[in-house]
Amino acid sequence: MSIIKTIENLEAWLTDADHRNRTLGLVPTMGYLHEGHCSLIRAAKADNDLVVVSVFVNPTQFAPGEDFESYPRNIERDYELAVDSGADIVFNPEAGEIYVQGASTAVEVSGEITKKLCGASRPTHFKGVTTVVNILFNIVRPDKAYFGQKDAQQALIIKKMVRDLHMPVEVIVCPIVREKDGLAMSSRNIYLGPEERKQAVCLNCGLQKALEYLNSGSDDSRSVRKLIEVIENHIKGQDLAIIDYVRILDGETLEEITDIEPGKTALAAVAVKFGKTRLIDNRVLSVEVR
Ligand SMILES: Nc1ncnc2c1ncn2[C@@H]1O[C@H](COP(=O)(O)OP(=O)(O)OP(=O)(O)O)[C@@H](O)[C@H]1O
Ligand SMILES: CC(C)(CO)[C@@H](O)C(=O)[O-]
Ligand code: BAL
Repeated sequence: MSIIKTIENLEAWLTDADHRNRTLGLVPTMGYLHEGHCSLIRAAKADNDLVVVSVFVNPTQFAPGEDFESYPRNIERDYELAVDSGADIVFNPEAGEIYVQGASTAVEVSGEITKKLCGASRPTHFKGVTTVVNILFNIVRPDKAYFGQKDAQQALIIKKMVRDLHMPVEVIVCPIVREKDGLAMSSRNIYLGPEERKQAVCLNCGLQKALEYLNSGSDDSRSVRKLIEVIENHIKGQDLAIIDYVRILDGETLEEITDIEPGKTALAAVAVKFGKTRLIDNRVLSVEVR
């Protein structure tokens, strides 16, 4: 088994007598795999006969000045980790393989869902994501595709795209895998210096404090404004943390809400910069029924 680089070789593998008519799971990644990715691969292997892991640092989802060039890459290590976690193949194409010469077609989900949160900070990002995910779906034709809740907005957008376009694939969203101290695993965590790494737990701790406040029974415990203040105050306690956003929005549509309503879910989402490293994290908030 080896790393497949071309669509032609991937197609040959997919249509091989041993692989035809088997259920297929796809785990799209940008590589530099960690336990978060491995959990998606294991979930895919549990549900499907075959698992394809794609490793592709997609240029179209990075804006000029973002970290496309410096994004960490190590395909040999990725291959080992993917296979150990249950992948049958790793698809690692060059950009010219994914984007045909002269390509000028994009897939874009419009509306609030793509404009808020990371869509506000990175206005061209999600168009790049939905376009490449579409291309990967067309090439691999999976029955199921696996995404992480760490990128909660991305998961909601991809689900919406699949629903809106009647795409024949089931989107599965898997829980956030964290380091022992609670920091959400991310390939970008390696950019952090030692002091930044220590302080980076504030994303998770701030979100946890909001969840605790929500269920504290205080008069204003369901107020979005108050809960945002709880998160912001905690993050601001770290001198190296620069808040990009702290928002609490409707958990499905990402529309504005003022209170967490019983029976509904809200998404508390944060993006925080440490130097040039931008980290994201989130919590689904719902009121405990007592
Ligand atoms: N800690 C995690 N737990 C669960 N899933 C994760 C985690 N980190 C990433 N994923 C998921 O893995 C998939 C591939 O993500 P990606 O390769 O961008 O990794 P990443 O660690 O999120 O990198 P980045 O530094 O770009 O945020 C996405 O669906 C993402 O949500
Ligand atoms: C889904 C994805 C692989 C598309 O490039 C990327 O956005 C990611 O790794 O989350
Ligand atoms: N997982 C998110 C990919 C990105 O930041 O481009």
